[in-house]
Order: sequence, then C-alpha cells, then structure tokens
Amino acid sequence: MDSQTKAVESTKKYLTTAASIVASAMLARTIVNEYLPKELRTIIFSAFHHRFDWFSTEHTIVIKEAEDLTSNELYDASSTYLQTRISSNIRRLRASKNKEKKSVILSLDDGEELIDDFQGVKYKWQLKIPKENHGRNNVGNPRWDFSSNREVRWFKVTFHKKYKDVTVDSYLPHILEMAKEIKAADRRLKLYMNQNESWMPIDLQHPATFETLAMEEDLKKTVLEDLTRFIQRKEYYKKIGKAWKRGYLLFGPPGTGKSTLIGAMANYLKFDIYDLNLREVRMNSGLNRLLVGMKNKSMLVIEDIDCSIDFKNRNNDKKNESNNSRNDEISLSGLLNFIDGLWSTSGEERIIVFTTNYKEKLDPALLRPGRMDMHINMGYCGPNSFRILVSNYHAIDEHSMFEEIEGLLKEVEATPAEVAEQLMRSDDVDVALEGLIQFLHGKRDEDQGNEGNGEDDKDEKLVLVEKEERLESSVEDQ
Ligand SMILES: Nc1ncnc2c1ncn2[C@@H]1O[C@H](COP(=O)(O)OP(=O)(O)OP(=O)(O)O)[C@@H](O)[C@H]1O
Repeated sequence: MDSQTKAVESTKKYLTTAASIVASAMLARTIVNEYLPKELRTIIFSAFHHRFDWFSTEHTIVIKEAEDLTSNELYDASSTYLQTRISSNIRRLRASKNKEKKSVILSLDDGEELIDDFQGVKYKWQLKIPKENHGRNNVGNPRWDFSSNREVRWFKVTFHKKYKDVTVDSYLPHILEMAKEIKAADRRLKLYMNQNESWMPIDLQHPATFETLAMEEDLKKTVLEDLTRFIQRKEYYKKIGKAWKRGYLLFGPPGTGKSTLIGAMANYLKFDIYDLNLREVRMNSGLNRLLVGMKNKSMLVIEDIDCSIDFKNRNNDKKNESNNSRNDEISLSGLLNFIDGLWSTSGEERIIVFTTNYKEKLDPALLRPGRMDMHINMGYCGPNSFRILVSNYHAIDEHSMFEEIEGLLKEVEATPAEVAEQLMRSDDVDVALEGLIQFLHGKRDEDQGNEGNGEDDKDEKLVLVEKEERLESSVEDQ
C-alpha cells in the first residue's frame, strides 16, 4: 500500500469511527431525551462531560462537583454509591495504610481506582481532588469550575465506548436510584416543634416500632397495611386527582400509646414529625406559614386536639368570617380548610394525625366522613398487648403467671403505660409479674367499689372506623 492509499484508508477509518461515535452519542442523547424523566435528564446532562478519544476503545465521562444542587446531584449520588462499592481489597489497603486511625473512611483517595461491574460492563472510577498549583482542565487534574471560580473535585469514569447508551440509559439512573435508597435508609429523622410561627428541628430518636407497640394484632395489621398502601400509591392519587395525604385520628385514655403509635409510624415510614402546638399560633396566616414550611414525607401531629383550639368559639366561626377584625384569628374551620386546600395544591406524602383523650368532645366537623381517613381506638391493655409488653421488657413469651394476668386484664381497665410501669419495676420477672398481679387486683377492687357510677364506655370496642371509601383495589399502582 503506497503512502497516498494509506492516508485515504486512515482518513476513511477516522471518518467511520467519528461517524459511529457521533451516531452513538446521538443515540444516547435520544435515549436520554425520550425515555428518562425530565428531572433525571437535567441532572445527567448538567453533571457530566464526555471526552471522546477517536482512536481508543475507551470512553470517559467526567462527573464534576458543583455548587448548584441539581448539577451536583450526580456527583453527590456517585460519592454515596461508591461507598457501597469500595471493594474489600481497597478497605484492607486503606486499613493497613491508616493503622493508627480507628475508622476507615469509605471513599476513594485522590487518583485511586475502583472497578465497578454493572450488568457485565466494567467501569473504572477515579476521583480527582484539587491540590495547590494544579493546571486547569488537564485530564488527570482537578477541573476549574467557571461558575464558582474554583477548582473542584471530579470523578473520571472510563468504560468501553460501545456501552455509552447503557451508561446513560441505565447505569447513571441506577446510581441516582441507589444513592436515594442509601440516603433514605441512613436518614436521621427530625422532630420539628413550632416556636411561635417557625419550626425548630431536633433529631427524632423515638424507639417505638410496630413490633414493640402493644396493640391488638388485627388493628396493628390494618394500620400497617394502610400505611404501606398509602406510600405505594403516588400514581393512584395522581390518577384520581386527590392530594397524596392521609389523616388518622387516634383516640383513647392517657397512656394507651397514642404518642407511641406516632413514633412507630414515623420510624416505619421514615417521615419527619411536625408537632404543631396550636397555642403558639394565633393567626390563620401564621398557621398557613407553618403548613407551607413543611417538607414532603412528613407527619403533622396535633396532640390533644380537643384542648388545642378554643372550641367554645367554634360555632362562631361563620360569624367570624364576616367579621374582618377577627377574620384572621385561628379557628377549627381555618385549620381544616388549610389542610384540605393547601395540601391539595402543594406537597405530597403528607400524613396528619390528631390525638384526643376524649373523642366525644371533638367537633363534629372533624369527625365528618372524609375528614380523617381512619379513627383508631387506642384501647386498654388486653392479653395480646400484655404479651408484647412482657416480651419487650423481659424477653419471655410464656410464664405460669400469664393465665392469671390475662384473666385479670379481661376484667380490669389498665392502660399499656400502667402495665409497662409494673413490668419495669424489677429485673426479676417473677417479682415484676407478681407486682402486676397485685396492681390489677387493686384496680379491680377499686372498680368494684365504684360500680354503679354509670360510667361504661368499655363497650366501645370499635377499634377502627374507616371513614373514607376504601381505596379501590381494582385500580392498579403503576
Ligand atoms: N401501646 C403501647 N405499646 C407500647 N408501649 C406503650 C403503649 N402505650 C403506652 N406505652 C408506654 O407508656 C408510655 C406512655 O404512653 P404514650 O405517651 O404513648 O401514651 P399516650 O396515649 O400518648 O398518652 P397521653 O394521652 O397522655 O399523651 C410510653 O412511653 C410507653 O413506654
């Protein structure tokens, strides 16, 4: 082959290679544009740059750290994702390098390589960390970010160029998804309390779970299923045009576990709690501000709702509406309207929980069908609940004294808090159970002494009333 033919051949080869790379880049872009959700497209395209090398089989993408949240999402997700991929080799290496350090930081060192395998495709990851006096934009050195005017860290990801579409279509979305899951699992829940009209957060460390919650099994199962169905039904709520929210009214005497159930719900759903003290809020406008300030995946809790709002004024709500001077004063109707209206137009995955010790004192507006989706009666401690408590406190599920205790619990109204307190009195299970028996005998004698006082709401074994129509099982979630 003479030199001219060689040049033609190599130009042809170059053109073919270039054309196929452009075509596959276009294909990848088409896939991104057509099949990925818009939000994901923005994240992916704003976050990385391709580096074409016409004569290599390798393709490189660069995922830069960025100040702006959307652009940084892929970088951030990559860091989180890589923590789970750090191989045992690297961990060992790191551990031997950092013998003096107790914990090994799970991230890549500058320049260190990590090979990730995704659906049979090998991806080589390298982290580049800015150092003093590095040049700008040279591959292998940190990048200069013109928007923030500083050097930034970046990941260099190298793979065979024939997998560009797999990378854009599947691998990067997979990283974003995995990072979301890892963060959700690690997320520290927050408890927000309002001071005047702003929320103050603290870490929520409520130990309650559905496992340790003493509640009749059927009721517990129904509540759990309802919560699970609720979080899985994003598309369903969208389809029927309803706000993605659910309301629970918890009622029962003090110490029956209303707050414990709220803690268990938050831990189960991984939702933050917003504990709204209505006494701190005087005006509807302030209430509006607080409700607008709530994040998604949260529970709004208003405890003792019967004591929170001046119910004596509730019948005047209508009059107040026509009276301009009192128009902004907080009222039950204002609260209910905000919750209905505001959350229908903004926010998703919201739960509202009202608690009361006296359901009969509640305003009928709150009990109206469609207002609170479930009414949950947190009853006295029955045999089932006792078994859960004794297993929590003494890790036993059988004892010769159980029969007597269970018989007494059928006759006596003792709250789970009272039973729990007796069980905690001694580490010696025999002593604790004996104490509980004495306590229940004492209560029974007291009750018998009080007989004839006419009080008997024990028949209210309504454990659960679903006020809203059951979500139709015929509508499939997507
Ligand atoms: N159902 C329950 N399951 C497990 N523990 C419970 C339960 N009920 C009460 N307890 C124990 O009693 C304590 C007090 O109960 P909790 O505050 O949940 O009751 P409450 O119904 O919210 O009371 P109040 O109406 O006074 O706010 C809890 O911290 C927990 O230790």
